[in-house]
Amino acid sequence: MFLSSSPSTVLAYDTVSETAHACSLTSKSNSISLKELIDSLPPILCRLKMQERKSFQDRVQVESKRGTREDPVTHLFSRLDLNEPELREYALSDPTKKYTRNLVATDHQTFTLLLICWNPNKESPIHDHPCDGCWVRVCQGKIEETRYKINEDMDSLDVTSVETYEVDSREVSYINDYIGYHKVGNPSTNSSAVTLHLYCPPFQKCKIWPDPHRASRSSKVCMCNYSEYGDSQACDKFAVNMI
Ligand SMILES: N[C@@H](CS(=O)O)C(=O)O
Ligand SMILES: [Fe+2]
Repeated sequence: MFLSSSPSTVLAYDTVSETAHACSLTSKSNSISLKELIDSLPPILCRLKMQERKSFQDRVQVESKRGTREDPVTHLFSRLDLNEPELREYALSDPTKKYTRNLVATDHQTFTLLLICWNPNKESPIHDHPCDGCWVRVCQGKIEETRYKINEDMDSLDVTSVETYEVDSREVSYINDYIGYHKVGNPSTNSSAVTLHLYCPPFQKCKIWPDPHRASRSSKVCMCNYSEYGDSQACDKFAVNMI
């Protein structure tokens, strides 16, 4: 269930370190709970939207900081300490799917938080994120992310990077459609992986590219959840997933 926000729960923003794609906290201090994250996101996102609307320069400034050490959302997300019972409550997995999307929280307006379970050796198709961005953290195991950019001349999606993220690093990976598109996968042949995804604002459909050598051939697909708020009965099990 979405928990309403109160100004007193809005958390302070301090220093994080930055790598090519990802930011991580320099220390494990200053952790926040899932409830604190959920309460803090809407006011922070609303404040950033208001700042973006002030002027063109403000918008450029907010957009250019997203995913960096100066982004309040990245910073907040990197401080989350998801505990074991929470992980167990939300990390439901369907062995017949490549990956299982579990809705943890949303306000239907500013953000969606998903816990995704990856079966061994499975990956998502190349896809976009029709929102301000997708922030990802690894909660269990290891994931590999491959990024692409469209090459109009060759009608292809060319690989721009391949990165591996592991649990406990507190790294936050960030991507949006200006940076490029991606596929994410679990490279392990025998263990599952779990990732936490934050999308701001929420979206229901995305584009996928089944073949990187045919960039002009994309399809629009619906995003379906396997469970909502820890309850798998809430969802239509026969709904078609992204893959
Ligand atoms: N963006 C994907 C998961 S991942 O491959 O980044 C989704 O929401 O289903
Ligand atoms: Fe994605």
